[in-house]
Amino acid sequence: MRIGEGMMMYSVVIPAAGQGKRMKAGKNKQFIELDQSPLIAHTLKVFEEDERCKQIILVVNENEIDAMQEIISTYKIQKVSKIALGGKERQQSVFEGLKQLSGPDEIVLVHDGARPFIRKEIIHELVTTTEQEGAAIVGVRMKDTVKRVMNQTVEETIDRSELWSVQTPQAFWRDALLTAHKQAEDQQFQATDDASVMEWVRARVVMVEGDYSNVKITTPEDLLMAEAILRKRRMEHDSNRTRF
Ligand SMILES: Nc1ccn([C@@H]2O[C@H](COP(=O)(O)OP(=O)(O)OP(=O)(O)O)[C@@H](O)[C@H]2O)c(=O)n1
Ligand SMILES: C[C@](O)(CO)[C@H](O)COP(=O)(O)O
Repeated sequence: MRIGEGMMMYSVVIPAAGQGKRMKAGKNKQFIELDQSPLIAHTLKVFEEDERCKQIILVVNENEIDAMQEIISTYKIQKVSKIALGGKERQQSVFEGLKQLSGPDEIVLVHDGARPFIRKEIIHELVTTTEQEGAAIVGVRMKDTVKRVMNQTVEETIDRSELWSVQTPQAFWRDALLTAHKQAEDQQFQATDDASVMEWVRARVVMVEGDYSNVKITTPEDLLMAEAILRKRRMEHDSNRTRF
């Protein structure tokens, strides 16, 4: 399905059914407020406002359905077409979300609810790359030296010129991703991202260079980073408005 100038549209599965244990907030971090709005509302808003996004499949904890519905209503997120129930691991949650999609094959993005700062330009580059190459993920080059450590002893320094810190969205053709997830479930293959599931079935996955602001809100320090990113983006927005 395309819109103006032939731009391919996409569906997005947003896993938000984790526990947020590393945040140590005593609740799912999706409900932590950033600039007076819940984290998940920031992420949903990005896709709600993207004209190329056809629909959002939100994956939630069963005991948080009402809370999530309230956020969807409060922030007028009209593109949430389905709510799926998450599983014990992220991979299972994503699979449950994918199962809600049907119809002709399409491009599907999987994007962490905990990554509120993804930029629309990167999303569009992922969609275009997937249309051409089959699968695309976003990442950034490693900034630190990386070493393999065992029993607190350095075993090896890894050449970081070939290493990337991988983020989301991760973009695929839906049928290929669903098939790979089904095989992974049948053979109990577990991975921490969807690209790994596709790599496991020997699919080619292309890396798109993103930016360092697309952080995953995971530990308390990330909230400080988030406030700084929000402040910077507000300043960018204000200066753009005054310029024209
Ligand atoms: N069983 C799970 C685990 C994670 N997620 C989602 O996957 C994204 C990335 O996971 P992570 O950052 O690890 O979130 P949590 O699992 O909540 O964090 P923690 O590991 O600290 O509990 C988050 O949006 C999270 O809500 C999910 O939908 N279902
Ligand atoms: C998918 C992901 O965000 C890519 O970096 C990451 O693997 C999620 O890991 P988590 O432990 O589930 O947060």
